[in-house]
Amino acid sequence: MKIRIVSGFLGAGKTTCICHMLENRQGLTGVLVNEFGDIGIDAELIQRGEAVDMVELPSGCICCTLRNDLVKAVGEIKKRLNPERLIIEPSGLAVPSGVLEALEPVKEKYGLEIEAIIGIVDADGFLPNIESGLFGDFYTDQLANSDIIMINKVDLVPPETLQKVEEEIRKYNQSAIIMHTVNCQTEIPEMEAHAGIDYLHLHFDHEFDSLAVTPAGVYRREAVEQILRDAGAGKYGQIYRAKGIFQTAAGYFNFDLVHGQVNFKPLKDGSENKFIFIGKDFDKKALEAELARAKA
Ligand SMILES: Nc1nc2c(ncn2[C@@H]2O[C@H](COP(=O)(O)OP(=O)(O)OP(=O)(O)O)[C@@H](O)[C@H]2O)c(=O)[nH]1
Repeated sequence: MKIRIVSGFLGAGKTTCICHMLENRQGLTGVLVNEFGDIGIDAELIQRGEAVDMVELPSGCICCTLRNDLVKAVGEIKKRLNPERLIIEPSGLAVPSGVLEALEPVKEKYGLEIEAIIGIVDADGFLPNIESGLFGDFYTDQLANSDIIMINKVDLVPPETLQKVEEEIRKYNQSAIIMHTVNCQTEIPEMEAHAGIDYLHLHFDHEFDSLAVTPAGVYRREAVEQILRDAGAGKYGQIYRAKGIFQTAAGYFNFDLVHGQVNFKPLKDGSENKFIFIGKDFDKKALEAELARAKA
């Protein structure tokens, strides 16, 4: 079973990349999706289609607290589908070295062949995030251990920024293939084998906090949009990422907040409302109260 790990910071485009890979898949494919927040959203957004098996691991990181669950889930997919390739999406706060370390003891048992680590970088958020110093260790591990680095969202930045992003990336990894993408639209080349992991043993304390709620009800889209814009502008404290699914009178929508950018996409259907906010020291009570007021 070939393993592809799709890493990248919160909101960089991992789920977008996996959707694209699945559209172009060859053969049986397994997908393992890990989320930091307590409710799963990505799995609902990834269209499975035929010959795809999926396991979802919310509420933690497979690089540390969920290592045993990761191994169990890989075993489950192997038994159920035995796919040619398994795509693993660790949470945006996970480090690939921890994921590989967790898989090491079962590599032979499950016949795992680490094919490639793909690191996705948000061209728009990367430099401000690096400069903030808050996320340095995640980036160091994600970049240093990637075979392919996709600089995604190039539509959002001018060429000078793109060049600076690439120069910064090269400080951490001189050999990775670097690609520039919009919506992760690219062909991933067949890789012989992952170049070898650099266990950096950095200190990841995951001192991030999340609010994950599934309230019943129908929402006003403009009111939810205002909450997200306010959240992006710092009204509730430090919020780095928000995403979710909610029902309006016009149907279900998926929303994303990444680095101040708010996106909405209509969905064909949805099961329940899901809101996730990830940050540090933010005012969850105020957010929940505002969400309650956003109902129709
Ligand atoms: N403008 C622009 N938006 C993009 C691009 N790629 C992805 N997005 C949007 O960025 C948002 C986040 O993308 P995801 O694929 O959910 O990111 P992710 O890395 O899976 O997010 P987490 O799992 O929360 O860490 C979505 O609204 C995407 O539609 C791009 O190239 N350009």
